[in-house]
Amino acid sequence: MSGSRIAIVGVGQVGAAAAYALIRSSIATELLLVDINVSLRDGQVRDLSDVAYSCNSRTRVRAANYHEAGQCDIVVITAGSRHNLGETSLEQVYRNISIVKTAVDAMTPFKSDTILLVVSSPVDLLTSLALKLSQLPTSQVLGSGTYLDSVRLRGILADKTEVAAKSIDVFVLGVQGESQVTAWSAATIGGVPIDKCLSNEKTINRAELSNECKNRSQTIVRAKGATPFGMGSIVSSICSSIVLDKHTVHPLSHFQPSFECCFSLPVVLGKKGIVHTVKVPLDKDEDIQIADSAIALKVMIDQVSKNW
Ligand SMILES: NC(=O)c1ccc[n+]([C@@H]2O[C@H](COP(=O)([O-])OP(=O)(O)OC[C@H]3O[C@@H](n4cnc5c(N)ncnc54)[C@H](O)[C@@H]3O)[C@@H](O)[C@H]2O)c1
Repeated sequence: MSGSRIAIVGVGQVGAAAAYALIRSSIATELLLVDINVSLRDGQVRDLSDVAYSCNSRTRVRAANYHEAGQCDIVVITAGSRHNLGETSLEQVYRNISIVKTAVDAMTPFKSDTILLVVSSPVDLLTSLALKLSQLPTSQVLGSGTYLDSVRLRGILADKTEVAAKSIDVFVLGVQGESQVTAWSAATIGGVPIDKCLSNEKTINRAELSNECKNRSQTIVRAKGATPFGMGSIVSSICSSIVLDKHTVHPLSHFQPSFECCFSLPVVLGKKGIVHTVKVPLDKDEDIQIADSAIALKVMIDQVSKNW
């Protein structure tokens, strides 16, 4: 797809890191940056343009408004707000709902084949909101979901087992955050179920690894305030699968008709968004945990959507 245009809405830490990774990969011809903080947006445009010049990227960076963003091939939403001292996490969730609603409303109507990628937290709730408000088909609205958690777990597992990460398949699925589920029953190394191929001395503690993966974002946020590079790299990888029509498989948040909300299961990703979903054979406990967290998410969506 030559001449692709990608917009990033919210160019704070994560949005800027995503822009940096996208420019380095040269997959778009134009990168449009949107932020309510206009002086920050313009500063990011200048700084990131220098990246494009220095690495001979074909991507050109410019400032844009919501309407221009809504006409791009891919729109990445990384707009959000920091946690204020003394505020509950629910108050912050409501603020992020209002931010994403403002942005999606202002970009609607989108170009009919735009792919909308939500990164802002809580990602499954906000992807569900964006799907409803954008009026785009379900195959074109995605959330970064548990993709970062999955590549992180694969990396940790690779270090522990001394196997290259690309020979390992393991997915973190479901509602991202506290209730996300590692699909250990479907995990493989070199195509062989993980239970069958690890020698005794390489046995792993599954609960410990899943927790380490889940808690790592918080550890990073406590140390440096955000997780820009990991998520920036994930955004670039998702956009590259779309623009280059790669048909690669990623765990991404998308609409699940039986639960009427969005959460992560693996999908085949291409130029039109979700090409199709991939059925993972989960065990009964994993299935139940995912269903329970999806039901809880739907209850929360119904509660907050009274104000949408
Ligand atoms: N899904 C994940 O796994 C994951 C990982 C990392 C970060 N996040 C989320 O991504 C979001 C961004 O994180 P960050 O660290 O970059 O935050 P940040 O505060 O550095 O940046 C947020 C940016 O959004 C802008 N913004 C606010 N309201 C806006 C609006 N209505 N329109 C356009 N721009 C607007 C702000 O001005 C700011 O520049 C947060 O919600 C964060 O929780 C999610």
